[in-house]
Amino acid sequence: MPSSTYPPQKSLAPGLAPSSARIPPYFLNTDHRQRCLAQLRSKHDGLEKYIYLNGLKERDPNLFYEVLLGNMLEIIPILYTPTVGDACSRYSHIWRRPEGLYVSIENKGAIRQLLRTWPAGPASRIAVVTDGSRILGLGDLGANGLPISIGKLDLYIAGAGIKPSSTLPICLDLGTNTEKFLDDPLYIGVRRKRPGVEEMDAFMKEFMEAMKEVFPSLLVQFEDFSTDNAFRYLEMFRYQYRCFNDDIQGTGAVVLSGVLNAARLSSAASGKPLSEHKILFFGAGSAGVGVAKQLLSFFTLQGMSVEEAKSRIYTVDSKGLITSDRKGLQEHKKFFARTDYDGPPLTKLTDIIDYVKPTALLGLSTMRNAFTEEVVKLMASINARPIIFPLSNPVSLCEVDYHDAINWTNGSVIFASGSPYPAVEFEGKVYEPGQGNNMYIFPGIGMGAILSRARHITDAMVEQASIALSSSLTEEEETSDLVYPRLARIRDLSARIALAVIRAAQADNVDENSLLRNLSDLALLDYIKAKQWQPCSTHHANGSAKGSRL
Ligand SMILES: NC(=O)c1ccc[n+]([C@@H]2O[C@H](COP(=O)([O-])OP(=O)(O)OC[C@H]3O[C@@H](n4cnc5c(N)ncnc54)[C@H](O)[C@@H]3O)[C@@H](O)[C@H]2O)c1
Ligand SMILES: O=C(O)C[C@H](O)C(=O)O
Ligand SMILES: [Mg+2]
Repeated sequence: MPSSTYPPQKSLAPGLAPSSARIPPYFLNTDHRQRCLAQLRSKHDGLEKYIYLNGLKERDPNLFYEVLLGNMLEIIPILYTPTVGDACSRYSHIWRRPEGLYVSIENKGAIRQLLRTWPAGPASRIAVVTDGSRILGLGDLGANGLPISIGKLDLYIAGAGIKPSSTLPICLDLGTNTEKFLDDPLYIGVRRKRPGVEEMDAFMKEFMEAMKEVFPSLLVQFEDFSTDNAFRYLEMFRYQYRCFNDDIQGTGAVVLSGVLNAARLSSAASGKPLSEHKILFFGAGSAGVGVAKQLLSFFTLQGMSVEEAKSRIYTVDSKGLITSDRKGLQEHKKFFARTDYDGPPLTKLTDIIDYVKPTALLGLSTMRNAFTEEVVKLMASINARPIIFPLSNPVSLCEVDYHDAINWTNGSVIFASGSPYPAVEFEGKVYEPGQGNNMYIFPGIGMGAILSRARHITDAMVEQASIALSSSLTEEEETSDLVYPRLARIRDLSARIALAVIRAAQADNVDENSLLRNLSDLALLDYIKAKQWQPCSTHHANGSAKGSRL
């Protein structure tokens, strides 16, 4: 068949740069996104896929984000949990090229100058900052933590529509207490143990001051700091700078949202109102306590007293049920410590469940398979529809696998995990899990804070983000018993969450973009959506230019 008629030739226009001749003549007749997907799928190892995708992002960001946006369910688990956990663990070995900013303890005294080297300068809008001290549930990974900041920012870009050049991934390289990294000749971080409190505080204060000076419009998201420091720096900086902690506040908001929808399903079966639910937290770190605080705040908004709300919440750590008479209790565990139990220490989870009779069991413990068959069946014996959320990341640390939870409860479980699980078929019916991960929340909080130019991230902004997420299920999602919306809708969801966040910022008078106050909700939603950046790659037949915005 003569090439003039088939395939329809989209030849390069005359006058193109000589380098265009290196592009095969019929290349533009093909969809390069499909080629990239096929290349990705030809790799059978998660880490290889991760490396491939990050190489693609470096070569052609527009193409990379188009492929990501068109295939979220397939690609997010590679760029984010669970595979990003492997990428962090092995980062010193898989390192290819600079992908973010390292601020080292050795830069102390010169942090401003270092920050000024970031190419986007004051145009930067959102930084995700980790010190690598508690990456997912994998512990202290030191300077290997950068991929978690990169993965979160990929979700800001794909999920909220923030422009890639507005994002700034940062790893604070403060040393590591993990000996094997210090002994590894390829380790990319400073070879020292982590600093003590005084040295770290001085570093963090200089860092935050310098961030504000160099990037005046920036929102800082603290990520995966070890629990003590996560609480400490949130309290220290939250009213001084535009910042929030994803593991405490983002997780609190996403889990509250899922628990509200789960409680509705569970109550439909048991007849128990929300106020009679009892929540058992297995794990009382930054995530467990962050979620407990968010639930408490919601219960009080519903009219319960703080004491009443607190009485619905039980926390467990590695030593068992947390009671106030325990010696040497860490500061963040004190508030929810039980004062109404004075028997011998309860250490076995089944004994604790027997005593508490919870309607919901939330896992934020990093203990793989801690929700055994006995535990899950016990929950099912006291609840028509037990709420079981094993939220620890990555999958290798999840408290129970979805298919086990479905099998052991004959399908009655209401389930959400931190990392993704596939649907499960049980006795001829297909069950879909939820993913209770802060990725549903932080893109919308960030977008709302940036657009409203909020001075701080207030509690109400986080709470409204949670409520907006919980009320965004479609009819189809509700009838499918989902507790979280389908991830494919994340752009629309993030816009709706951003709207709620902006309204809360306005009500709290922390917004500096007063123009948004005059817009109706509908007009504000349109405004937010119009600000969402769209990738526009040109290397395929359907490439079309769209404006890039936020
Ligand atoms: N799904 C999400 O969106 C999300 C968000 C944040 C954190 N997480 C996950 O939550 C986990 C915990 O994070 P963190 O910052 O709170 O960490 P952390 O290390 O501070 O907290 C872990 C808690 O679990 C407790 N624990 C450990 N072993 C236990 C055992 N055998 N029995 C009972 N409790 C035990 C510890 O005492 C501690 O209270 C991590 O895996 C993290 O990835 C998930
Ligand atoms: O990173 C995630 O997947 C969620 C959360 O922030 C975590 O630390 O586990
Ligand atoms: Mg985290």
